[in-house]
Amino acid sequence: MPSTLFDRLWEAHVVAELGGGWALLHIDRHLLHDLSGSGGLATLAERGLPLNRPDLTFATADHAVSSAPGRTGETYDQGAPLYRVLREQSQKVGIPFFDIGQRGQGIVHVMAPELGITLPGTTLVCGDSHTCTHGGLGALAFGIGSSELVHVLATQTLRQKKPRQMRIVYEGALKPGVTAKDLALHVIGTLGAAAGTGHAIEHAGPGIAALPIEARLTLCNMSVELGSKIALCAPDQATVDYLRGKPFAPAGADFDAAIADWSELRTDDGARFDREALFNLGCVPPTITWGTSPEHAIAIDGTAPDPCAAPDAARREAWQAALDYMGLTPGQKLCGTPVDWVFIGSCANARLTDLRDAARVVRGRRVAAAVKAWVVPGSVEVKDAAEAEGLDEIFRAAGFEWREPGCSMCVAANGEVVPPGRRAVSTSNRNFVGRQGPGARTHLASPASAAAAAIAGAIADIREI
Ligand SMILES: CC(C)[C@H](C(=O)O)[C@@H](O)C(=O)O
Ligand code: SF4
Repeated sequence: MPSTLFDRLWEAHVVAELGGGWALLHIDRHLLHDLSGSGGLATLAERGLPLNRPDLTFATADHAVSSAPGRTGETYDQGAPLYRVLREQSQKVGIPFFDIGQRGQGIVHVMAPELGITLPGTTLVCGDSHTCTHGGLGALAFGIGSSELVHVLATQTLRQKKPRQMRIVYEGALKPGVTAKDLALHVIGTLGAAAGTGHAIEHAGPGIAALPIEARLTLCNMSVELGSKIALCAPDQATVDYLRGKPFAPAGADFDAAIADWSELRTDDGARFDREALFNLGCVPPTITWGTSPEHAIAIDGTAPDPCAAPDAARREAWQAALDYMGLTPGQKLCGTPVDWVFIGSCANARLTDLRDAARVVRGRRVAAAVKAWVVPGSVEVKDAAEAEGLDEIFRAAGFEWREPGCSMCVAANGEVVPPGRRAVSTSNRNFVGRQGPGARTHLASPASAAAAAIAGAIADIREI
């Protein structure tokens, strides 16, 4: 019977079939961050359990550390205990801890791919819902809860139920200036935030093959906002080129052997999916959210919807509540709406190509007087690489703050918030009520659109600036 890429990855990791669709899986890589990993390591220590595979476990602090220039792991006092536990327990159990200021520190979903910790064909977990990001390199990666996390630390295995499968096929090519973030928002806006619930999604087709790896990581990152814990892109030559020479990737003859293995990681012709969807990349406009769910996404030159036109009563109510929270009226044009904050960062869009996209728009221009604008690189690697090509200077000269790597204002778990009632254009992945701080109003968009908003002082169409 023809197999899917997902079937292949799943079957290669089954330690035992448990019946009823459940299996015990081997876990090849485990990432720990300060919010969820610290608690897991502390529980392990309290229970006197040894860490099963320190060589497959990696830790860094990202959520609850300050992003202020000159910060230490303890600058944000409420996050300091989490940072200390993660650092001390990591040292005790003998796992790499990528400390503040060191190469490797950064948002787990940014640093692991760029170090080659994430590899095609591996299973990778983290106590974090955006772990689906790593599927962009062909890893079977998903977020886990706190008791699952302790189970992985103690056994290097996990009991999981095999999900249903969905394939989204992409044809054509993105128009100039339109990015993977616009695509992800467009897909979520079209299919709805629950379209992938209970499914592993394979992003496939010629459109994906033409997307660079960082764009695939962005698309897979946003897949959890479609309801799916797992997203995948089949590895190809771009994946090989991206991983070659990465510090944790295999080297020499091992790398050649790995390439041969990775070439088997494909969906067969005729393989069956429970759900399929098709998108033409050429039809994707620059896209932005107007409301409080990533599915509240529209073309940037569009207007906020009228709840009277909602397809059902539940959505009528949700749209009205979202408009009220966002301070928008039905039919209001988004372009031209004044913004107070611009945040360029997060595991969706804080990689080097994202910063380049934003810098291209910013170069030689000034941030509008009323706007506070931040760039928070996703990792030390990204920050160093961006500085080496002078991107920090472009941002600083325009009036942006150039900050230290971490999650920062994406989730505001480090005290960095958009003030109540203020409007932000953000390159992050969630616009939930209060996500960037109590009362904060978030519009999700691409790095180029966020940069354009900072310059214009209002939501702006990058095709027109
Ligand atoms: C805090 C963490 C566990 C959480 C997640 O699971 O995704 C966060 O990263 C987020 O983006 O909301
Ligand atoms: S950057 Fe945002 S979405 Fe990504 S892991 Fe951090 S808090 Fe979660």
